[in-house]
Amino acid sequence: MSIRIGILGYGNLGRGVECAVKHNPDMELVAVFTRRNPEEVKILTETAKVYHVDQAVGMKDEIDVLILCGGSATDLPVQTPEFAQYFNVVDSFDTHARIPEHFAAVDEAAKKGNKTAMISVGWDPGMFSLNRLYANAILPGGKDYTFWGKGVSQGHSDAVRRIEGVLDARQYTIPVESALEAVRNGENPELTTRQKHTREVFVVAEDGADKARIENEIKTMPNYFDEYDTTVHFITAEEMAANHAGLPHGGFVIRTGSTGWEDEHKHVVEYSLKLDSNPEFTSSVIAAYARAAYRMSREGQTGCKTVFDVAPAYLSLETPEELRAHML
Ligand SMILES: NC(=O)C1=CN([C@@H]2O[C@H](COP(=O)(O)OP(=O)(O)OC[C@H]3O[C@@H](n4cnc5c(N)ncnc54)[C@H](OP(=O)(O)O)[C@@H]3O)[C@@H](O)[C@H]2O)C=CC1
Ligand SMILES: N[C@@H](C[C@H]1CC(C(=O)O)=NO1)C(=O)O
Repeated sequence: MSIRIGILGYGNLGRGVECAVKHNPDMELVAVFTRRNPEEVKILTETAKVYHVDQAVGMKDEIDVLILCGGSATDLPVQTPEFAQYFNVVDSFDTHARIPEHFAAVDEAAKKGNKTAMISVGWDPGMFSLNRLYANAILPGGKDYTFWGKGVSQGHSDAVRRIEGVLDARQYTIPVESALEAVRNGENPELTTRQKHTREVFVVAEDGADKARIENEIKTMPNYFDEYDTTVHFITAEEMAANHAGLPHGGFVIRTGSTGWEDEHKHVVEYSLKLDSNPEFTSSVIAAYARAAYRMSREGQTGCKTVFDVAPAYLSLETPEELRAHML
């Protein structure tokens, strides 16, 4: 029997999840929910329909896992706790500083409804978090670094689009080359947030919008831009469509450490991603964790989880026995 998937919120990530479900033979998309007029939202899956978000709870018995694809800046803090009491849910919440409070709110809701919730699923937070944990546990005396880009951060782009007067936005994260080089050379540098990345934002503003106010709101935005050197460009919708249609990204987590009685043996652990499509890769991670949420829910493992709480075998299409047979 297929895992019946619902999508709530149909933007870059929602479209990516629709595509990821197609690539997973044990899943079927049942419904897409949107806050807009469903008639205006066109999906590609012929066996699924678009509904208004107000119709979601009435369909809770028709969906095994609801994947929440709203923006982390303002949507998920409200939507994930709201729907976690009615559905097994997965979200990609990535406002790192606010993950503890989001976890607490979602955990309370999921336990109230006896449901399984997974938050902050994706690549960072998500796969990068896991690899930082593995490397830290294995090389406790080491030092680790995370670099992203150059690429389009969906979270930062979404956060800018939420500013009054902004019609569209793309935010590029750019690693500082000298910092990258020092890490790669094994210099183990002490780096501040500002010394590791810069951020560049392209904005389409409403006619007559106060551009100075928009630029200031971007540059001072807590948890997104206030700790970075950020450049803001105002462009036309035509320029945005022509020059910023893609959503590539990537990055790497690197940890250096040593072993031996005299710490004489040096080790480097690295996990890297090169992504043509940030949303489609993130959605592929989410689909695997939706499988895990379904399985863990059937075992009665309720409440909120993060990627740290999910045994890898739950993610795989193969059974634990099949995995052991060839030790994937
Ligand atoms: N953990 C990780 O590694 C990653 C996390 N993310 C997270 O994913 C979140 C979502 O990113 P993304 O999908 O790019 O954001 P979008 O701005 O594309 O979509 C966010 C929401 O906005 C609404 N929306 C989308 N398009 C339109 C439109 N044309 N008009 C009106 N409303 C629209 C949709 O809700 P509705 O249908 O209800 O209108 C949608 O769910 C990001 O905020 C980020 O935090 C992303 C990548 C990686
Ligand atoms: N959550 C990020 C995924 C990575 C990319 C990123 C950044 O460029 O700041 N931080 O984490 C996203 O929304 O794309």
